[in-house]
Parts: sequence; C-alpha cells; structure tokens
Amino acid sequence: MLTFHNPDHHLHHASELKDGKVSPCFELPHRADTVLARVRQVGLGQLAIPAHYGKERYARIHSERYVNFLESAWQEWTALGHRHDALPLVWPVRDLRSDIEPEHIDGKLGFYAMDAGVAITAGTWQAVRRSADTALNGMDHLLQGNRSAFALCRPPGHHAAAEYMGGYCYLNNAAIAAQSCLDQGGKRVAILDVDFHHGNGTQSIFYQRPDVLFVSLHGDPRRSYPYFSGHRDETGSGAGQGFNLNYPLPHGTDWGSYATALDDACKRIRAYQPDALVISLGVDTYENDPISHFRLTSHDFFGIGAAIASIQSPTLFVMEGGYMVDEIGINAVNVLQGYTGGV
Ligand SMILES: NCCCCCC(=O)NO
Ligand SMILES: [Zn+2]
Repeated sequence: MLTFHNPDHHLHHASELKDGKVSPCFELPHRADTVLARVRQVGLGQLAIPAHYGKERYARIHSERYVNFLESAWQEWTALGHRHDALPLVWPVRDLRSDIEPEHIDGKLGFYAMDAGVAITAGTWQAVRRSADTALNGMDHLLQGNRSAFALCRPPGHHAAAEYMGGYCYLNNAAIAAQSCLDQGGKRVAILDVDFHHGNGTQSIFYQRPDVLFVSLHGDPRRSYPYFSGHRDETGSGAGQGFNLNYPLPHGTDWGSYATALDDACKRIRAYQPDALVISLGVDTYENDPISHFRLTSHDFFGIGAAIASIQSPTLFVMEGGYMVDEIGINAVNVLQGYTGGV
C-alpha cells in the first residue's frame, strides 16, 4: 500500500484552549512522525510526497471565503501586533447573527470556528493545504486503478465543515478526496469514520446528498466531544435522507460491541456499492488514548482493517485523530495491515 505523507505538517504546532487553559495542542507534529516511522518499520509499501493542488480543489467542499480566511488569517492577526497563536474569543451562538461576515479578525475567527481547538499559527495554512493535497493525491492513486492508498494527513479534517474549523481540523481532507472522486466520474462514494469522535464536519457537508454515504462509529455525543452532533436520529435530509448513519457507542466500549456495530456498518456500505471508500482513520478508540473513552486494544485494530477489506471497494485511508503518541503508529498501521491481509 502506497503512503502519501506531507513533510510540511511540521509547520503547524499549535496551542488549544482546553480545561480552561491555553496549552500545547494534543494534535502534535510527533503524531505523524510516529505513524510514518511505523510504516517504514513494517515495510508497508512505497512512500510519496503529494503533488500540489490548487485552492479550487478545496473550494469544491469549503466556501471560497472560508478558504481565503484560512489563507489570510495569520496576516490579519499579526497586523494587530500579535505574535502568539490566533484563537477565537466570541462565537455567533443561538440568536446572534451569522448572516454577515465580520471584517475584524476577532469576529472572523469566531465566525469560522466551532471551538477553541483550532489555533492559527504562521505555518497553519501551508500545513493544512498540504494535508488536503495528501488526501487528493491518495484519491488520484485509487482513480489510476490501485486498490488502496494511505493518506497520512496532518492536521486532520473530519470536524471541519463547509465554513467552519474545529477539533484540530481546518480543511476536511476526507470530504475533499471524496468530492474529487465524484468530480472525476465517480457516482457514489462512502465515507466510514472510525475515529472516536463524531465527524460532524463530514456529516454536515454531505447531509443533503445521496452521492456520498456517511457512516460513523463514535463516542455517544451525550458524553463525548463534539457533544452537539452524532446522534442516531441524524439520518440525512432531503435527497440525502437515509445516507447518513450514526452509531453512537457508550464510554467503555470494547471490541465485542464495537465489532458488532462495525459489521453492521460495513454491510450497509457494501449494499451502497460505492465506487470508492474513504476511511476517516482515527485511532483514538485505543484503550489508552488520553482524551477518548473506548477500550480497543492494539490487536483489535487489525480487525478494523479486515472488516473494511470485506467491503471490497477501492479504499483510501485518511489519517484523523489518535493521541497516545507512542502507540499511534502501531495502531494505525495495524488497521492497514489488517486490511491488506484481508483483501
Ligand atoms: N479539543 C477537544 C477535543 C478535540 C477532539 C479531536 C479529535 O480527535 N477528533 O477526532
Ligand atoms: Zn478523534
């Protein structure tokens, strides 16, 4: 399996507001370095640096003004004399207005963010666009007739919606790759999100569309971030009704119950007969993950890969979350080896 990786991810090393304190973000550069080292250690396959894609490819999923905001935010922030990370201070919640884009960067930061887990730094724009390029090149690799590819994306993307960032995510790499498949002749794409956290951004982007089936297994939002999406009754709307499937699972979920939900999800995806399958591969379902609450062991990740292989579609794995840095490489590559061993 070919792995695309983006060395520019090191340009993004942000802080986050968590537990009432601004502290180093859990989404560290070392995460991707650890996964890449494991890919090399097991000899998973060749490595490749992604080609450069134009902003218009990101704008197939995100609004043009949002993409332009990501590109210009740091310059607008430092024009005020700031040299530290940019974080929002106000959001358009409840009956506050969000029909007018503010001109001031303080207003824009809240207008385009769902939380304070998405600091903007000097290198953020370059890192996030190259992360999206990584997924785009992975999808092109599938469209050239290959069975699978691994897009080692960092920063991750599944919390980012058309016009907002959140949860360490800025551009929705998986959604951008899925759209690229459809733009190049694909009729149906399935996205399976196995990250501990609900992919609210991916759900939002495709919620009214039947050409992308979104399926997510995640911590029950009544007790798990992002808290405000991911319930079972969110099944799509309009033409997209029935093409959004959520499997919220309780804290403490182990392989037994996880595998039951995963098998059902894979059956639903097989029935959809997608031209391509995109996996939002978060491994924060790991029992020792510092910010999550499932109980999967490293060995269980082989089973996730084997279940995905049973769908028998061309498959792009897109890296999302996972914060137990020492084991993130083992767990992510166990999925990939479970897949290749099962195809
Ligand atoms: N800052 C709050 C927690 C962000 C979760 C990020 C993640 O792993 N999403 O999948
Ligand atoms: Zn996560």
